Amino acid sequence: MESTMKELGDSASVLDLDPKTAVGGGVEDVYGEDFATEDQLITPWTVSVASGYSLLRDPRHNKGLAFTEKERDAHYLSGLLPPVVLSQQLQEKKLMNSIRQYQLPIQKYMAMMELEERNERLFYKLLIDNVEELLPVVYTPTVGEACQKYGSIFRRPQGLYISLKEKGRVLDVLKNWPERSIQVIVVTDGERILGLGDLGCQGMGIPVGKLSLYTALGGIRPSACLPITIDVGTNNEKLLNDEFYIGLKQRRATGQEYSELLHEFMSAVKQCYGEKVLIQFEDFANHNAFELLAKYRTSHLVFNDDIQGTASVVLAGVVSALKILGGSLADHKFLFLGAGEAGTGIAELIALEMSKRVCFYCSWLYGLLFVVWGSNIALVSRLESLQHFKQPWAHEHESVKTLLEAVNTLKPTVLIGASGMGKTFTKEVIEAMSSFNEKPLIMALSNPTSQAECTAEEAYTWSKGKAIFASGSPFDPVEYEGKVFVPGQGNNAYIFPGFGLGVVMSGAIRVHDDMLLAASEALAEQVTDAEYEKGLIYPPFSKIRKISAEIAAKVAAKAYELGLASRIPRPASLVKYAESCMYSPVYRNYR
Ligand SMILES: NC(=O)C1=CN([C@@H]2O[C@H](COP(=O)(O)OP(=O)(O)OC[C@H]3O[C@@H](n4cnc5c(N)ncnc54)[C@H](OP(=O)(O)O)[C@@H]3O)[C@@H](O)[C@H]2O)C=CC1
Ligand SMILES: CC(=O)C(=O)O
Ligand SMILES: [Mg+2]
Repeated sequence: MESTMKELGDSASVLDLDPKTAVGGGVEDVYGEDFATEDQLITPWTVSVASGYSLLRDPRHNKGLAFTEKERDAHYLSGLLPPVVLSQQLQEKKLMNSIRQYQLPIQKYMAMMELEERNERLFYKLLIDNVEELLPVVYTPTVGEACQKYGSIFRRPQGLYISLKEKGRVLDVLKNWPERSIQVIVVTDGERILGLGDLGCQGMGIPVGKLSLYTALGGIRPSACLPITIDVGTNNEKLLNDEFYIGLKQRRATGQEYSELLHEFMSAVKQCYGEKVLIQFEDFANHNAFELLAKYRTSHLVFNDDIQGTASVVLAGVVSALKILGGSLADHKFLFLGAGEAGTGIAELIALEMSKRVCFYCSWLYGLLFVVWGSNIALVSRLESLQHFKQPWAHEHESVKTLLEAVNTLKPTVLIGASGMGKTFTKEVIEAMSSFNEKPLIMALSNPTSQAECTAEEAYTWSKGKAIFASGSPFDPVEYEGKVFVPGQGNNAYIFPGFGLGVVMSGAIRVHDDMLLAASEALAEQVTDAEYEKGLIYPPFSKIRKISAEIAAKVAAKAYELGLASRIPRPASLVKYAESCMYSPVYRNYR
């Protein structure tokens, strides 16, 4: 056999051979794949209509043991499956049982990803029906660990990778994606993955996770979602020295090289998918994030989740907290730890909401510099050296060296952590907040859990049960002195799925800040009196599909009002229309 293959040599076409003589793994090697030597070229043949074995291997159409007898007969599946026919409900029960057996969250994550690769509808059925249990698995905090280990845990690629190697042919790369009707793209360059820093190409877990929430929480069809990672290198030494790293092994491109690739990408997206594809920037470092948003917000349908989505969810939380705290937004004093994308984005939207009638305080540079609203801006030399997005929030104040000193000096009613730095809300800080506030609002927004400024237990215990608490990553309820406290999750996952649905269903051509305010208002309105009584400032995620429909309707209504919507005529009931647009994971029947 070996000598026959050698004799065939380079010049012989494998397809000219009698396939029956080729026994290297198949009975009839029709396309010569088994027969070909390593240096011979072959064509990767496939068929386009899934049936039989290929249907079982197609995650979009596969139903596994739920294929009916009729479908098994009609689609050449007989014998390829064991005889039993299970309902989707029973499949779901079985899988949830098996996922619950895993001890480690990362094992659950991998089981979910494998399910998505095998049976997409069942994956979404599980995620939708068990959202509170599975959100921490497919999203923060576990997705952070998954990104850190991305190179080693994945067997099949997900999403689209565009690297510097593709500069000059990004459009061709986009065309390789199998779907044409894309409605939402989530794109990262991997430089600021949650609070975990630069994870380069391994940041792909974030767009993949965010888009699975677009589908599960917001009802955008999976086929209309495209996760993209732009690989411009990484400055993460550990990854650069890791032989299994999946990305470009070079330091990050910056300046012109970076902006040219991004520009080519933005233009190619429009060319490939048209004007109305929503491009969500995710987990870019702030030195690029603000610039990209400013540059493309007038020419493309873009949204920065970390700046705008976070702002919208936090504003909703603050507004609903007023029901417990009392007063109006203007009666409160906000102190931010972390003046980056999330921090300044939140400040900006709160300021927009209350027409700049309140004082803001932002601290940065590891708490060494602290500036305060005032009429006399004396820190001019310092101000000039600040990144532009911090400057509006920088005002004169005597230097304050620590967060504790800042809290004691300024006496804020709301403390917002968006520093990416865990454990920064210390016992002393929480105690100070509780000493002059009857109910301090503490938001520890940094992700994943390891980077949270404090835990729920710390917030409730150190405040002696006084704190209203919300965090970016979820915490379990806490019992303190016989009372159970249920922490809220202040995460942009409440906003972006419904926001995206509103944009897509109205055919909006641009994102306007008023649409973010509309989303925020819709979310705040969803908190019930019973939930307020429990100290909650966000509704439970179990209601998220309803919440997303309400958000989508308000966002769409605003788009129509602003003249930004292109879907004409405007549906009579936007909530009903939103609900009718939402993807359902229930199996379809095949003829
Ligand atoms: N809950 C949610 O929905 C969201 C949570 N986040 C989380 O928020 C965190 C920050 O994200 P993002 O704003 O995009 O990141 P950025 O890098 O843009 O901002 C972080 C800011 O924190 C400052 N900082 C870092 N350490 C300290 C410290 N010890 N004391 C005071 N300030 C400090 C940085 O200062 P300097 O400028 O000097 O470096 C920077 O201004 C991340 O953990 C992210 O996961 C983000 C988006 C949404
Ligand atoms: C939630 C989110 O977007 C972040 O932590 O970056
Ligand atoms: Mg993010």
